Amino acid sequence: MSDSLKKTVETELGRFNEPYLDTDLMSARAVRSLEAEEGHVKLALDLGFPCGQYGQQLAERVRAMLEAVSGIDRADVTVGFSVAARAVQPSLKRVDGVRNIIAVASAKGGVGKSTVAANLALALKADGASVGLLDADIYGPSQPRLMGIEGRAQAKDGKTLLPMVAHGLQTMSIGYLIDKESPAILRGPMVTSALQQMLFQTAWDDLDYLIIDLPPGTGDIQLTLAQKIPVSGAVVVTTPQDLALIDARKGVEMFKKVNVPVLGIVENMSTHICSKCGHQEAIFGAHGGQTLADEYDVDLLGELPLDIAIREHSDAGTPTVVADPEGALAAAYFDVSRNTGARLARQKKDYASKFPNIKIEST
Ligand SMILES: Nc1ncnc2c1ncn2[C@@H]1O[C@H](COP(=O)(O)OP(=O)(O)OP(=O)(O)O)[C@@H](O)[C@H]1O
Repeated sequence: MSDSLKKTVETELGRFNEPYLDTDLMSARAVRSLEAEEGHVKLALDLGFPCGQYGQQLAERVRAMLEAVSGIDRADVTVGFSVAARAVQPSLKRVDGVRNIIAVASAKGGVGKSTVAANLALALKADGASVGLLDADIYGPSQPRLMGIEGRAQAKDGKTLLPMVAHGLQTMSIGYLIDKESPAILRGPMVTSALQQMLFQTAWDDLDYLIIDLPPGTGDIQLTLAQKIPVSGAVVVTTPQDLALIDARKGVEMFKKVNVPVLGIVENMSTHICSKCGHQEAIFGAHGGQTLADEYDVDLLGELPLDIAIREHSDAGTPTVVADPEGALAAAYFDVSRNTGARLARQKKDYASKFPNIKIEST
């Protein structure tokens, strides 16, 4: 191994900023292995978050960068990822079969939290992760409709629930368990215990991420859930209107209070896209999500337009990431999912948990 060539490669990687991790590849500790001999470099990168097709683009960019350096004739670059379990609130029991729980919250209803949760889960899955989705919106479960699932969840041995699989996601919802009319009669403590049962008694199978679609609001129920669910990070969904932003502040503060790291904010319905002419307009004002993110020193994970196609895809039971995976709207969701995965990858590891799954590499 040529030490000076290896040093040259490391210097170059130290100058290469990876946009999702928001740092250079050396600081991100993204090098899994590096060999450098007589002008030939063999480099394997591990991003720590599901990267899908983006991994191939990144491999290509790094290869081109290295091959432009004098003394390097050929660079073989592979990009893969592994998802490690991240720390949860101290003293909480982890959920079997789940490496990381990400809670998706909003301080008020109707801002598009469930739609974001579904597309976030599907984008992580499409990028190569093993993903589950738990609909914790006990009063108004929307995931069965979004996922296009009808019917009841089955029990395996009289007490363990089998997740219902939709679009490759393992999903569970109160909507699979009781009649549509029943949720409204559940009181606070019953909501918490119903959710804990769904969380702990579902047979989740080796998930990198379990996305939890929390009930909207920042009241007692949400606070209790934030204290009792072993969460590695939270995502707060908001719309740009002032009122929603004031509410969103409460959402961020709630997670801070219970020591759950806020991975960032998703601004939904940022701009309106006209279905006739495609014109894009910031009807609710611009940059609200960024202002909020700056104020709390968290990241803006992405901005999603108000587009009729998103509602139509959801109503048809095939969220946008599945209905039109190559489209511009799906690209916006992939940005959210990669930013979310990358922010989570920067959180403290849980060394007590079992070793991460290393995924097949893309070249
Ligand atoms: N970016 C978007 N563009 C167009 N329609 C959207 C968008 N996001 C969500 N919607 C639509 O807005 C409605 C509300 O979305 P959703 O159910 O996801 O909100 P929510 O915040 O989870 O609501 P709640 O928690 O009160 O059930 C749905 O009809 C959904 O299809």
